[in-house]
Amino acid sequence: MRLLRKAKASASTPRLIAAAAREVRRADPLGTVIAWVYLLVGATATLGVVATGKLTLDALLRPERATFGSTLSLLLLALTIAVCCALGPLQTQQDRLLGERVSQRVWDRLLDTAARADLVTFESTGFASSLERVRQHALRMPFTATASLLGLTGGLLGVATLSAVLVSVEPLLLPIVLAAGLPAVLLSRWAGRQEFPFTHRLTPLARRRDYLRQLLTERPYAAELRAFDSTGRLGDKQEDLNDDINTGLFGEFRHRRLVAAITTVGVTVALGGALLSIVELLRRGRIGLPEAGAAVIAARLLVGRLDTLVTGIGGLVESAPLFAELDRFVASVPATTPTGRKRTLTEGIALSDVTFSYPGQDRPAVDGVDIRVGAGEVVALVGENGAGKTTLAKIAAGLYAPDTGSRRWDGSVVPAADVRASVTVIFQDFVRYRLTLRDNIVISDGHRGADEDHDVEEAAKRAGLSGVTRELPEGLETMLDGQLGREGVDLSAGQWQRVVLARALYRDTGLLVLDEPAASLDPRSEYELFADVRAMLGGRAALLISHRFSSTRLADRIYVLDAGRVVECGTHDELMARAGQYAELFKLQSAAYR
Ligand SMILES: Nc1ncnc2c1ncn2[C@@H]1O[C@H](COP(=O)(O)OP(=O)(O)OP(=O)(O)O)[C@@H](O)[C@H]1O
Repeated sequence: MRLLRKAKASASTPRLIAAAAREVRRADPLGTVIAWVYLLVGATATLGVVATGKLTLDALLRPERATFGSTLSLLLLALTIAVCCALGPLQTQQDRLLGERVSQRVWDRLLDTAARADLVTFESTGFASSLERVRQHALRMPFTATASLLGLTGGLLGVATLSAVLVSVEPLLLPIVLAAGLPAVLLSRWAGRQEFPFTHRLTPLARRRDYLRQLLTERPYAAELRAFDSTGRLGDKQEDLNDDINTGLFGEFRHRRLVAAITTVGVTVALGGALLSIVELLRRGRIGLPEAGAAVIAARLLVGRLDTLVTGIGGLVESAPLFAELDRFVASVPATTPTGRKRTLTEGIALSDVTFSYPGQDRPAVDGVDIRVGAGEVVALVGENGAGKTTLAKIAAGLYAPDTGSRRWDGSVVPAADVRASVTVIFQDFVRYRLTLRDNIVISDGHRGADEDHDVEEAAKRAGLSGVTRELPEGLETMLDGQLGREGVDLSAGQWQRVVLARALYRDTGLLVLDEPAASLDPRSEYELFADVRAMLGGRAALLISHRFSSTRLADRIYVLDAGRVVECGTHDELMARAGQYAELFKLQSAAYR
């Protein structure tokens, strides 16, 4: 609501026009100049139509006083009309080009801001809804704003030149014709003002509907929805949202219809008045037939230009608030993100007395935790659901900053960006990119080219992926996307897990944080992976998070987390001897296998 009030407060029409003009110019200075040239040529050609119309009538009705003969006058009239016609498609094309450039600039700023936001900011509700709103508006508004700005400028030029013509014929005609425009301008401005808040209200509904459509049409959800026979239920929800959206749209259309009706009546009355006045002036002999003809053409064209002007203003009032909203969004995150320096791990990473709470949560997710991972060590983090393991992993990886306590790398507090550059983290819900196998591996190191063949193959080998790669039709270049039909293949959950391990190993940092790295592996694969986990890691340190005690028992040290606190720490044997929470959970799990 605060954003909306701000948008309204700053939405004075001249300010909106200035903002749109600035954005268009910045997006494409040369294209803007070309568009201006077209507009000037258009205004001149329109003036030419009126002038050559009068010349033609002069030549036909009073040849003795005519400047040119009737043939030449008619040819000039045809030429000016032809120029007007030819300009239309050119202007449309230029509008589209400029609109595309403005849209690209808007998206560049939007994506850059989204990329600069740290994870806590990105996950916050305020940022997420602001991003979604700007994203929705960015789809269409840049094109509307550009076309409206050009329409407004062209309309203004046309109105100015044609007004001059009318005044030269009979000054009284101008106020009569302009009277048609004024209510139309005000109404269009009013209608435009409703548009931004209207889209604002509709966005959450459209978002929920998009999500349901995605659930009903995309492959990852197909099996479960069919197994639960839930497609009908979700389809009904989608229909309900359709109804809500339709209700909103019909309400808005009622407003628009009213505006259109009032505008039509206004234009008809004023244009009719102007034409009757011309006839009256002619009857009284104050103007001749050629002047009357020219005035009729000018009045007709002027109404057209007024319409363009009015539509332009309406479009700008509707779309230009996007730029102010985008400015606010861009300003909501720091202007630069520090680039991290990759550090080697010679001693280890230590979290001391670290506490972290998610925004709006009363209880800390991590509460006074001390953990240490020495260089080359394998350390495990175990605990029940919601104990804080993933949160701690994100702190260790530099994605969250501790609220209190410290994170030291080789004994020193280093910038979070350096920690991010020096740690590899693989999450439980890792991303399956619809890209080639190679891209799915090299994506972990955006700074290296994809041509590091040796490193990719080495990472694949260590992750036990070589057999899978050999069997794929195009090896590393195979598209991992079953949805592309014949072109792509899909992997099993366990094969994906190996791809993700290869992704982690390719990045080659001193510390790996692996959240459930074996969740989908079959028992043999899991055994092989952990029997020789140190060989797989190749000397790197690892922080393993797992609910499977078979995976963690080989760790140099095991931390047991409970409600955000470390409650036990030691080797598997030490913790079993202690007969505490670890021993209890371990026995529970082993009993299940007996
Ligand atoms: N993005 C978030 N925003 C708010 N609260 C969160 C967020 N992520 C996690 N939490 C909360 O923080 C606590 C710790 O969650 P975390 O994911 O770290 O636990 P976990 O030990 O990894 O659990 P699991 O074993 O189920 O993966 C939980 O109470 C959870 O509800």
